[in-house]
Amino acid sequence: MLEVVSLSKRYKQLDAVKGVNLFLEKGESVGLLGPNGAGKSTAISMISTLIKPSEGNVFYLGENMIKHPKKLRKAIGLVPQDLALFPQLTAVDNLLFFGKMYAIPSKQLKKRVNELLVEVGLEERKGDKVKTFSGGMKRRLNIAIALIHHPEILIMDEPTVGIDPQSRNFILKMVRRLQKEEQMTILYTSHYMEEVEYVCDRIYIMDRGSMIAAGTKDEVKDILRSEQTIEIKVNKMSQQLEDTLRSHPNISSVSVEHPTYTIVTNRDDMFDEVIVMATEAKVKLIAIQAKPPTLEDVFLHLTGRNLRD
Ligand SMILES: Nc1ncnc2c1ncn2[C@@H]1O[C@H](COP(=O)(O)OP(=O)(O)OP(=O)(O)O)[C@@H](O)[C@H]1O
Repeated sequence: MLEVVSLSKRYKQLDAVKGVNLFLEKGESVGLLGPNGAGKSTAISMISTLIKPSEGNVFYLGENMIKHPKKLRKAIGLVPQDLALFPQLTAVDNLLFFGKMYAIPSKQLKKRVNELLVEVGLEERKGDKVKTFSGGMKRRLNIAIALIHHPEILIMDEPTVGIDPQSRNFILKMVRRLQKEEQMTILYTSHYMEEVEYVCDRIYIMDRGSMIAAGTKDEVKDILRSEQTIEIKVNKMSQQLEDTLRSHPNISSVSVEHPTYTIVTNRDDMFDEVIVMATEAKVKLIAIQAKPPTLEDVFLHLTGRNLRD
């Protein structure tokens, strides 16, 4: 439905986005994951036709949207990172204002405003001025505004940054519901691994302007198939056990956090050896388990850096 081809943006000496390719199929929820400064906001600003790319194209239903952006603008609801609200107006008046910008007929608009206030959990505060709202409430209102014109595609730029956990959970559940029950197409950017794992079916990972991985959640995790993480919980910490683990040729990393050793190994039959090592070090094993890789592990593996660096 939406296809982004070789999209690039250059700011003077800086390549903020470098030849990014991405597609969205109708009704799917896609995550764009990357640390601060990776180029996510720049990429989605180009996709939303807010800024012009230096190179590349955006196709919507097969038509070039860089040349003819109108159609795509109508199809997209964008939740920007910076809030775009009138603090002196009430929640209802903010929604009415943005609805009128889309020339939605008055009766229809009123109905839509009420629906959306329920959707984002702000019905009880609808008559209050936005300046009295918490960060999370403002963010939810911003999402309602993005949805006012029944967009086909909802693009969200880190919608949970800096808000309370309750609003965060509310937003995550709402996004999932919009996709599952209303077949809305979603592009969700975040630097929180667990959010993207929860909200999205398919994932792109960006770093320093480039796309470094893409695929379904499982495909992305498969990047790590040759490695596995094992957690070893013990009755007491032992320098001998730690030294033996560290010097093992098939163990690439050992981290120690009382009462657990966490190792990364390229072998899938390490349990027996770990038991022998523990016995020799006179350590009792309380538990030993292999941990499935997380997207955080994938990012670390691909870039050598933690996602929230
Ligand atoms: N208008 C601009 N002029 C110059 N440089 C810019 C501009 N906008 C973004 N950049 C730079 O482009 C790079 C990518 O920024 P961008 O905001 O797209 O990253 P991001 O992944 O969205 O990160 P964040 O999560 O911090 O928003 C950064 O180095 C940023 O400083």
